Amino acid sequence: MERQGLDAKVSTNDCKSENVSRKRKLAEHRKSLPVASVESSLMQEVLRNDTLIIVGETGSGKTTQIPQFLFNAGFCRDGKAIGVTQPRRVAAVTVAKRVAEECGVEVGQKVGYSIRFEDVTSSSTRIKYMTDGLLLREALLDPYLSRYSVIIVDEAHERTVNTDVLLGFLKKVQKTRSRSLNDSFNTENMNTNGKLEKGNNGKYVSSLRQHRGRKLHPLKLIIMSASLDARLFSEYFGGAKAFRVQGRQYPVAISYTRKHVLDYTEATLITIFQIHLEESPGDILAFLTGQDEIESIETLAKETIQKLPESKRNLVVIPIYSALPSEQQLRVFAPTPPGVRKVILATNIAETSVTIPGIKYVIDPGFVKARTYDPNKGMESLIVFPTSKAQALQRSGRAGREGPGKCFRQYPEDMFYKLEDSTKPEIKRCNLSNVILQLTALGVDNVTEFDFLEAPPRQAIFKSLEQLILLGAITNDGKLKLSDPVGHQMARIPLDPIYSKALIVASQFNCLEEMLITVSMLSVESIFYHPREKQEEARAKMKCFSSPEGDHLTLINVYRSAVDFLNKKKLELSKEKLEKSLRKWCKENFINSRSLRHARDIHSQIRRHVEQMGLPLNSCGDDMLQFCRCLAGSFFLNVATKQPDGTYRDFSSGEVVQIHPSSVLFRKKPDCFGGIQHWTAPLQKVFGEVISTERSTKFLDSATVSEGYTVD
Ligand SMILES: Nc1ncnc2c1ncn2[C@@H]1O[C@H](COP(=O)(O)OP(=O)(O)OP(=O)(O)O)[C@@H](O)[C@H]1O
Repeated sequence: MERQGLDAKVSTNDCKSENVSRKRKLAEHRKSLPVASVESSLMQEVLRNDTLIIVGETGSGKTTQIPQFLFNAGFCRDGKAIGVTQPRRVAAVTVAKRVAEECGVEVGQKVGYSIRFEDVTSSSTRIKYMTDGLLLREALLDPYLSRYSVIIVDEAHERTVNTDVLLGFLKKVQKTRSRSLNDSFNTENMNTNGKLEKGNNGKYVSSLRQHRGRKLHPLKLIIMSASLDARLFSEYFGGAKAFRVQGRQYPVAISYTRKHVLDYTEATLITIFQIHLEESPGDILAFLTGQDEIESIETLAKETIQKLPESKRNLVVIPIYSALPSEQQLRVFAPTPPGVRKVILATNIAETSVTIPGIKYVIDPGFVKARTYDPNKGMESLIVFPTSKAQALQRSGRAGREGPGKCFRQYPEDMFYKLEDSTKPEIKRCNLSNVILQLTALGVDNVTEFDFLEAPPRQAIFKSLEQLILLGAITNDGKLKLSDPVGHQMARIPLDPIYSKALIVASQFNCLEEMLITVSMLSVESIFYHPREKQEEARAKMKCFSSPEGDHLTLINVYRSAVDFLNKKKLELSKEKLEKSLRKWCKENFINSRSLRHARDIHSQIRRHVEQMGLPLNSCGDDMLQFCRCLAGSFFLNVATKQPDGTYRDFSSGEVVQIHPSSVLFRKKPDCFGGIQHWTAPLQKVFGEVISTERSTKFLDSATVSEGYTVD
């Protein structure tokens, strides 16, 4: 006993001294970062300027250190907080964890993070990392962002649609908050849309109780990146000052190919093994364009590893892309055992802000998959483009964070100089329905006049307004309906407006449970997989789930079969074994287990959300006609009808469309079908019933939508 006690004491002491030395190392590391040497001049500039643009090399310490400097400079007095936005969830989570560790606190206390469906903050949180989309949602409840003294918009060069909208919104909030200093009346009497409201007694009343009797402090805004066009941002913010942080921590040697490579995936695979066999220890980060590419390189790399001599098989392959559940994404950050090298195959999810410990080598093939939108067809697609110079710089910046690094660009040097300087803003190439709904809910009455950093194409704005009017979210003059809460509810559900509307409609059609499953399954990539060598077998299995009522019910059948399977096995297996046996079940049924897992994840998150909103969680049971009615009422924007010549035409645009070969309706050729992406349901049974009533009038209205707005 005594001996054990002694051992325990020794190991507690070991732990303590390990902690002390870790703390000392972190403190030394922080001091060595380039931003550390400019802390006081930087804080002076923040005090002097309401808006500041900070440009500094990747890894110089902007994201992790500047919020801590602001905290120490007193910006969190009076319970105020510093908000730091990131374009990506994974960055918000990992950076918050790192900063919490540097501050010596548990994440969720002084330092926390908030991302869609996950809030790790508390009343004591003073430095809050979050996605830019999340801050926009927060603004729906607190339109002046009154709890923040400073907002940092990080990685602004990425120009995601949320970053651009956020910048415009913050500019507005800044003006209002500065004005409110001289005019407390404003803050006392505004409703959540920022409008003055009169109460029953004719006096102005406030629905923003948190502001009663308080003046709002001016909002400090900091915009940061290693690679942004400072002039553009400065002009937008009325000549805002740009502050440059000089120097980088470690060098990154860049190399190019001598000739153009014909197949960048093959070149990436070869480079991975060249590094593994010839270069000194250190992990590898290779950028690819999407899940399919990553999965095929993962398979090839694993096969190649097996062919290496045993002493060289110490290479593990780990994928990361946005469709992976978050805990699987975080696997890339776990350290590898000594003597093992890891290679991470990533999409641009790992391109900015993140530090993946151990990464010494980066492979950059120079391509990225990005959204494009055709407002005429109302269709969004993902296309592979060459990266911009800014992206190339960010990618190389993932190395050189813990020591000198190397970046292998898979194209010749002259190509680099031909790349665009920066990435085309997402707002110019995406469907804007979500953005417009958010802005309208934030009290922007005319989005065509909103002060965007760079305005999106007018045609895209009109198309999205049309969609929102048809969905019943806004009135014909582009305002949220006062008489009907649907627009407000849609803005609160963190999904594409078509899906949010589908959930609201479903609660009225008594089939919210079914629609929750449908929307979750539609939100993930490829549920079924058909390996080339087992096409027939896979097709036969798929038939077991197929519903004559279309793909949506087929997806529901898959989901429910998986849940039944789990329920049956739940009592006999541990959680870990249960997941393993579900993976086996998926394999036997040719179902993509990762996608199914992701769908389950989304399902439980959205379920919680609609519960909080008070929507009744009802089910239509076996009444599938009821569910099909609901599908027609939800996805009526994407309906196609059969023409006398056997082709299909989209009901609203008149475009010729086809049923996707993977659809269960491909051979059935119904008279009318509708759906989202390539998932379709036959709607002839219910189409007339639902659409011909309220909806058809709205279709007529849509022709006049754009006339309600002034066009230059
Ligand atoms: N999770 C982490 N694990 C280990 N080291 C980290 C981690 N996060 C940050 N660091 C260290 O802190 C340094 C500064 O990181 P930080 O993210 O603040 O830089 P940055 O200037 O914001 O970079 P970028 O422009 O690439 O986002 C990194 O170079 C790295 O050495």
